[in-house]
Amino acid sequence: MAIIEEIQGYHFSAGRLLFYTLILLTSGLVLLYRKQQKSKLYRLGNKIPGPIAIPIFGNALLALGKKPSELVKVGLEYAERYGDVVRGWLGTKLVIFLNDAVDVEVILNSHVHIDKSSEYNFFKPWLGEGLLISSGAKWRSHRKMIAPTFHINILKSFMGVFNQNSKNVVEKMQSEIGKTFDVHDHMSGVTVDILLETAMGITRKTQDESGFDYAMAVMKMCDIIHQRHYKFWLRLDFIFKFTPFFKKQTKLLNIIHGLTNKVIKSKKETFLANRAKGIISPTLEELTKEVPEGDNSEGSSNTVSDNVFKGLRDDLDFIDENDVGEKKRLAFLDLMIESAQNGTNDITDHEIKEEVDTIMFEGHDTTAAGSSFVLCLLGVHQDIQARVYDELYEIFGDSDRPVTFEDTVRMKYLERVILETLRMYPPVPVIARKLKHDVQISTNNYVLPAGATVVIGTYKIHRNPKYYKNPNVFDPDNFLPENTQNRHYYSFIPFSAGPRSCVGRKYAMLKLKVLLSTILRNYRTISEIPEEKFELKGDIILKRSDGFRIKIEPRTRVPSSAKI
Ligand code: HEM
Repeated sequence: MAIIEEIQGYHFSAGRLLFYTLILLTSGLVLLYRKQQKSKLYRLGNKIPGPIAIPIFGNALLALGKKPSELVKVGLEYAERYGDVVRGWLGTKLVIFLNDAVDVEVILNSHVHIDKSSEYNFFKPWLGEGLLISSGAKWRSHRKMIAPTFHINILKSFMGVFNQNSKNVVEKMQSEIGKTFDVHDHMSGVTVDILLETAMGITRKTQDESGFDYAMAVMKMCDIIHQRHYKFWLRLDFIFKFTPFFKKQTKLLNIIHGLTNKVIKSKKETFLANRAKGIISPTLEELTKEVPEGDNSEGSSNTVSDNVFKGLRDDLDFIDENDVGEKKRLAFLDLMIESAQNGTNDITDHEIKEEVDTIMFEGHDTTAAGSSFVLCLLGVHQDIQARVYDELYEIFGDSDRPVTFEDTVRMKYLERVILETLRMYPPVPVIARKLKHDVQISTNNYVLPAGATVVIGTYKIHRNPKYYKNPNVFDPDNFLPENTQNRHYYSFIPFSAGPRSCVGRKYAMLKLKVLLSTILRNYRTISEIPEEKFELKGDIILKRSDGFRIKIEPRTRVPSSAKI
């Protein structure tokens, strides 16, 4: 009897406890809501059009239960309905979407609004405080150190690696002839191989299965981070830690960090052993010194990209040539190790790891998606593919010789095809910033309040009819000089723009030209799926949720005109 009473008493107090907790929680939320309503964030945020927000949740429920491909559609629908500036509330968090080039320039061209939004924090366990995420003095000093390692003279020394790996992938793709296959698997593999070699110095001979495991791990990590973006309960660390995703993430990070640490360790050992023996390894600067003085020959003003990107002021085009020469800069990882060892730059082994991981992530999935889209689109638009091939035939004839840097400068039509692909299917479909200060934009003179997250909708801007006559039609001529010269520079920002633009832009364009031209000299691509049936998923990197499925057939090496 006494036991029963005790249990009843327990139920009673447990019920009471639950009741009071609920009351407290509800009053807390009501207070929070009232406070939010009085805040400047709320006042200024609600001057901007957007869907009706419900108390506490805001508009967060719009994303509930949606698949990534559905989220893309929802996002685009709202942009269509509310115009170039749209606001949404994720709980108490204000998110403002900008889809107009003039407004976007205000943010991207600024040296003040350079802080990334909290969404990037999901990358932290992986990339730490690497260039993509870091801010303030750390970002500035690392950017200053890293940008010159992507100098065009250094990139030219990678031509051999680009060629060899492109040849390797052509050989691998031979087994796919006659089948329908997902070309992204091949593009992902070759991209990792190239990055391992150019950024970390691991060659195919020295790498083992770890390269493949690494590529797989990177893709799966992107998927987990993406889930954390749109499943809002996974945003909370204390919930995330109790889900299977966390366990999986720990395993994947072991693979990724395991490889990076291994490479850094072995490079450092080699560096120290060489130094002890008095051997100073040749610097990339020395390897590229055969480039004639004063020849800033990206073919410079001659490439299509040079004209297209010239108004997006970043630090990639404004490096003092002499400065690079005098300081004898090395490749990315070598430079980092040397800097750390010689005390030239205050960078720790841990920071080196963060930067290497960042380059491997940023350089990998973006180019893999970009090249896969190009091959699919050419598979759909056979007339455009024929023009690309004719240009290649003019440069190479039916020879199998490797691509030279000068050849890439002549690939004007292929370059326009790549740029048009990056316009319609930008691998990074949105960029987000957290505002530290209020900022006034041009559209309706809206003031975006400090504390808001600004999302720059690259995908949407690239398809804005204000800037492109037929925005949903794949037309490489959009990048003819007569069409680019009067267009707003910020209407084409696949690599972002301004001080925080992509440091690997020139690397990516050069690599894409070598890789794609080598594939297209050997195969014709065919897509049985028309472009309007491509299903896009708004992953961190824009991809096709239906896979990048194509067929290939070996090339008959004659120009298209000879076939008629
Ligand atoms: C088609 C290929 C590529 C595209 C479309 C692309 C796009 C971008 C974009 C949009 C950003 C800005 C992201 C943001 O602000 O949130 C960015 C940053 C960055 N990218 Fe790329 N990228 C590409 C290739 C590469 C390659 C090949 C590398 C290196 C090998 C690279 C390294 C980086 C780094 C380190 C940053 C951070 C820069 C900073 O914040 O200072 N990217 N990229």
